[in-house]
Amino acid sequence: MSGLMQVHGLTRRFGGLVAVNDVSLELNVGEVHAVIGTNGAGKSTLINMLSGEIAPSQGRILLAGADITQRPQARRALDGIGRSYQRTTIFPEFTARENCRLAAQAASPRPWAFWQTAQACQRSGDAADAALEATGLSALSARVAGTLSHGAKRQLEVAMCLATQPRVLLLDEPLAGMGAEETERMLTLLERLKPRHAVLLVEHDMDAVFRIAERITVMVNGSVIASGNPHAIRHDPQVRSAYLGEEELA
Ligand SMILES: Nc1ncnc2c1ncn2[C@@H]1O[C@H](COP(=O)(O)OP(=O)(O)OP(=O)(O)O)[C@@H](O)[C@H]1O
Repeated sequence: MSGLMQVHGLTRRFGGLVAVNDVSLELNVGEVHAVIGTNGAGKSTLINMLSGEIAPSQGRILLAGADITQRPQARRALDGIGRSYQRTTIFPEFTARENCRLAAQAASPRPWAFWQTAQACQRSGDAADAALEATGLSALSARVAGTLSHGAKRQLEVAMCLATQPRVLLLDEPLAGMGAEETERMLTLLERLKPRHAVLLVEHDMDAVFRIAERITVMVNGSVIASGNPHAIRHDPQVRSAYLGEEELA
């Protein structure tokens, strides 16, 4: 395997429950790798292990060939792993730009070095502006985040993630609760981000997944039952019977 991020035999137990069981996958720059599965399949637990929020019980995570399994979350953010959450993590009373700037600052090597203000401020401000530009939110940068539409808030989540200048994007259900138009906007954004990022996408919207992903991994009860390109997954008999409704794939 030669992906930017490689995951080997990742397992996480919660007491007697094996939430993630011996999962291996890789993320490549230029690709969206979608992870799908029913509720409780282990998708969020997998993302949490990749971002460093929870430790694996077993297995290894490599980033550009370096073993980062033991690195804490803050260090992984510095190493270029960014993530968005199912629940929103926006500060609603701050502007869109302030939210991005704070995200950039939090991911900088010395966020506590407030005496280095001027230079650090300039850097995080530039990163915020670039992230807002990339997500098409520049026109809304001065808006108080709490007043944005649901779709714009989810885009802002991605912008906050981009402000940390990641190489790997871990996106947990970025399309949740979105209408058709907002979904289209987000998919266009993901297409734009693809060439320079390795993207892991956990998403329940199957139409979106099959449209945007180069590779799809299907999890059931913590284990991978299939992994391949959308065509292979669509026609995999085990996937059809275990997870996806026949009519959904027709
Ligand atoms: N901190 C925890 N302690 C105990 N069990 C947990 C914990 N986190 C997750 N689980 C369990 O691990 C399993 C996998 O959960 P996880 O949230 O990763 O699934 P998921 O695929 O993301 O589900 P969903 O699509 O509903 O978000 C579930 O049975 C869940 O109850």
